Amino acid sequence: MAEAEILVVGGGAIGGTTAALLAGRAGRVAVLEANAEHAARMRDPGLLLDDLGTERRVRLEAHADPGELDGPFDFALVTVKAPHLEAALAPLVERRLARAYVSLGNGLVQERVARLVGEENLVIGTVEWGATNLGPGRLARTTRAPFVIGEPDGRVRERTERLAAALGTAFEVRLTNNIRGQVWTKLLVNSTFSGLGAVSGLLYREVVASPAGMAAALALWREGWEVGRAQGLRLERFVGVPAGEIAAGGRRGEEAVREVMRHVGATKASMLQDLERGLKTEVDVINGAVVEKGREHGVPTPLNERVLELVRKMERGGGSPSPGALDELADLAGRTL
Ligand SMILES: NC(=O)C1=CN([C@@H]2O[C@H](COP(=O)(O)OP(=O)(O)OC[C@H]3O[C@@H](n4cnc5c(N)ncnc54)[C@H](OP(=O)(O)O)[C@@H]3O)[C@@H](O)[C@H]2O)C=CC1
Ligand SMILES: CC(C)(CO)C(=O)C(=O)O
Repeated sequence: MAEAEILVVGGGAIGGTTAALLAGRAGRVAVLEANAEHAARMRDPGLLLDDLGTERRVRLEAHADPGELDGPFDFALVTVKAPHLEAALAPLVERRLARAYVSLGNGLVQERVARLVGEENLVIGTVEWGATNLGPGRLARTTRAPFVIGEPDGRVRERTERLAAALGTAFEVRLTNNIRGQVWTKLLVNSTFSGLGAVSGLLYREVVASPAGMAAALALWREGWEVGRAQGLRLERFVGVPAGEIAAGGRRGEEAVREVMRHVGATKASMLQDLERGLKTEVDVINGAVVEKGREHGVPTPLNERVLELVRKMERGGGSPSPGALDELADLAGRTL
């Protein structure tokens, strides 16, 4: 057993699944979960996890009130969505409940987390596998793929290896010295496929099944890729596909998109799930981040701007996801290329 005391902050799709799979393998695992009913069911009768089609029930140490936690933990795995970061982390930092915080959420949130927890206490990760929140006490892991983790300055430390060993008791883990390139590469996945999934109401693979969806996807990806390059980032692979293959566009780009879909095509974007539930999405730290960094570096990002606009409007109750949005974005791509 790779011993580490782990606090999972946010026991939803990613956090709850992670806790359930690490429990009994990685040392003490506790969950802090804002939804009191979900936390109570995780304790008793235990979380019901559909793990890639096989159900299991796992009893977890879960708390809805951070005041109940006794630490310090070696690692706090931060798996709340972007709008909840401040509320979730402030009480933990105040009580010095973790020695290191591992930012695992999607989007460009890492600097915000660093400001909250202190730069020296931040480890960064991306989650390439997928999971779904099925309501209180129930989660499903839908795809198998690695965690990728690294230090902000790229230097692997003792704590990074310890974290990799703990996560490695239940998951595939990749250590990288280029976590910033990795984060941007994951941002391309989310700004492209989750952005288009949110505006269209479609699964990832349904988005790219139409010529308009494929054209919009290639153009969005290319925009974000240019912004990444303008920042001097070395872009990485996602599920084995180099970011540059999709950016190449044309037949080569389409083939690369189809390969990505073989792994994550069944994904329903969590931004789409949020819209369906009337919740605020993570679009500001996903497409919004591409737009913001594009402005800083003088790279135009009209498609990301339009996705941002559409999703923000839907968040305010203006319109709803529709496949017609893909035609509009494909037209825009045609006009701006
Ligand atoms: N789902 C996926 O397949 C993937 C998700 N991600 C990213 O991982 C992150 C988490 O996503 P996901 O697991 O799907 O989201 P979920 O909404 O399923 O899980 C987040 C959980 O955090 C809880 N929460 C909210 N505020 C707090 C708080 N202050 N303290 C403790 N818990 C809190 C939420 O409770 P409540 O519901 O009551 O708000 C919810 O149960 C996101 O950034 C997402 O983009 C990355 C890769 C894949
Ligand atoms: C499931 C996965 C990894 C696919 O891109 C994801 O990040 C998401 O949908 O939020």
